[in-house]
Amino acid sequence: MPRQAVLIDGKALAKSVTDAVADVAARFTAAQGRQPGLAVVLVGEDPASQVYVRSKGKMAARCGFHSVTIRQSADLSQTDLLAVVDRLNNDSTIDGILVQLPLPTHIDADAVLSAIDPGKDVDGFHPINAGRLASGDVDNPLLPCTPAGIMHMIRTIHGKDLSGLNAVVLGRSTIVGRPISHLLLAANATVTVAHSRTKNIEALAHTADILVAAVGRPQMVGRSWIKPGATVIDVGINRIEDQNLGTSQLVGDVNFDEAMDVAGAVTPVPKGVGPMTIAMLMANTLKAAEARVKREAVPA
Ligand SMILES: Nc1nc(=O)c2c([nH]1)NC[C@@H]1CN(c3ccc(C(=O)N[C@@H](CCC(=O)O)C(=O)O)cc3)C=[N+]21
Repeated sequence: MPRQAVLIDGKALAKSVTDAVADVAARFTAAQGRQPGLAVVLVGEDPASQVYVRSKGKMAARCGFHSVTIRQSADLSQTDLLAVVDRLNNDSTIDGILVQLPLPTHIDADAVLSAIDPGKDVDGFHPINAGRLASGDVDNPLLPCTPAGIMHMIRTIHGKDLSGLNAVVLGRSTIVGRPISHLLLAANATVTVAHSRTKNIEALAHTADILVAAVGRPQMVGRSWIKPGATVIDVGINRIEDQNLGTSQLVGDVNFDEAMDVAGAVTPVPKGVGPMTIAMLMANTLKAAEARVKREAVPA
């Protein structure tokens, strides 16, 4: 029975999130006399990064945010980048700071991420926020946007409590694999994290009720990897060039057509996890703005 799976529409879900953010942001602006503010810092000219940075700016405007994009050349020194971060940390119009990754290799990304005020860390990559999440606290830290978006998508199928469900995460990166494993665990799933050194990864994937693919290998996850009825979350964004046509196409880490045949629910690429990531960045910026107002309130 082909194409039986439910399509999880990331674009539509992202719109419902950003509509709600825009609503609350309008009230924030009326009450505070200023908009929630997001700063995105882009070092260098990586074309994919340009696309993401542009869509972040567009979405921030749609949410009614004050939004600035700071573009720096690829040869910017680490000291100068730290100075940019420090200025944004102390800028009262800015609630959220995102330094686009990857950074040029002469810059120590960990040093830069650690320099961001944890309260303005809307990526959730600061060690304080990452550490709180790893300690099982999903309420206080700013949560990384892609994992937070994935949890929203999973909830549309399974609800909030994942008790009794096996989740397999393919990939152990600090931006997706690790944090999503903590969120799944906090939701009571039984979580296994697989990676490049895992033996028999295909058979392991096949045990998953919830399969999260975040490895960056185009269409690695095929039919034989997927348990019938499973929920398949495709985090991959791989641009494939067609030599003959001279065109390029976005594909995920999952073979979409095969997944649609066997899975219970599937996220597409594009219009899946990507738009949700941006929506959660907006939600984090609003959350950071509200928390900052509370922190800075002078007791009567
Ligand atoms: N500090 C930092 N934080 C990030 O969150 C971050 C980052 N660095 N570096 C790069 C990755 C990648 N990323 C994407 C966000 C949205 C889409 C997205 O919306 N993609 C569209 C397609 C866009 C296209 O055509 O390329 C979609 O999937 O439908 C993709 C990728 C955020 N990242």
